Amino acid sequence: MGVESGIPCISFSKNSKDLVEGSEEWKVLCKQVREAFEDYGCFQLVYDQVPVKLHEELLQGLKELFDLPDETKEKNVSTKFCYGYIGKEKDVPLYESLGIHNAPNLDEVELFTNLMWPDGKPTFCQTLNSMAKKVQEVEGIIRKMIFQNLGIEEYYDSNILNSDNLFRIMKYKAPCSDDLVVGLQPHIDKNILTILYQDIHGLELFSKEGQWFQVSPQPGTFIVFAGEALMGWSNGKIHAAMHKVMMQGDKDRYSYAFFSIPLEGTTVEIPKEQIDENHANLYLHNNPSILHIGAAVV
Ligand SMILES: O=C(O)CCC(=O)C(=O)O
Ligand SMILES: [Fe+2]
Repeated sequence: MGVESGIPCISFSKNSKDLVEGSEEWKVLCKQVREAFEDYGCFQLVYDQVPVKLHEELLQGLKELFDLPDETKEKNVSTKFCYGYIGKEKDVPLYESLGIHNAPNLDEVELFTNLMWPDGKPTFCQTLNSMAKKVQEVEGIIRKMIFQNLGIEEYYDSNILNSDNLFRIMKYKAPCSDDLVVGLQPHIDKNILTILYQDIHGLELFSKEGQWFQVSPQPGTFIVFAGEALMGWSNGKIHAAMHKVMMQGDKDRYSYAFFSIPLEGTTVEIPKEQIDENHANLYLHNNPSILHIGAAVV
């Protein structure tokens, strides 16, 4: 484990014993993930199943996608906030994003690319679906590591069954100024886990010590955030970190993220194992042992 980008860096290799459950390597990784989430609320992930070439192909496609006319991008509508097209909002004028619900399912990605291009751009469709599938797989692995380390593995299967997901692609227009400009306002993700890729710098994290610092991009690697739902499941042991995007200079910035989300309408009950004399139920005040998250997304 290193700290190259300002946050811990954890490496998973499918070609070693790392991901063999119960192996010594697996246990070491579980502990590293838990500690990174406790101390920073996030970590940098090196995952050998996602080659740099796949990131490059996806980024190339994203650039062409955001170059489409606004009327085309606006065809991606949704009743849910963040799932459709967001563009040039008053408070974040540099920011644009498009959401794709359940992108690990090829049919859902086809629906999206058919809205954007007359021929549905099959190569881009495949690239996006392939990335979403690989990221969903690693998200499941990280969630399992955390549930095991917290001693609540018995809840893992039902937790996965009660999850939904969103793949969001984002563009931040270059401000063409030397001053720092807000690209995306400070926020804490409300979902379970976020797996993010940024092509150039811009992401900043608010540390537990109360300071903003830059999370520099490392080619081919992801940044994994714990969201508020996971913080709830751990009864506050896991930290969900505030973050934002700051822009400067003349380069557009692209990012994409996979969000695992509690199924709409579900409530997250804090496992009884998380509550003892040293860990009071943090969410007791309004809602005995139940934390409602279903309505909140990202
Ligand atoms: O674009 C980024 O790097 C961050 C995006 C983000 O934090 C979000 O969509 O929740
Ligand atoms: Fe976020």
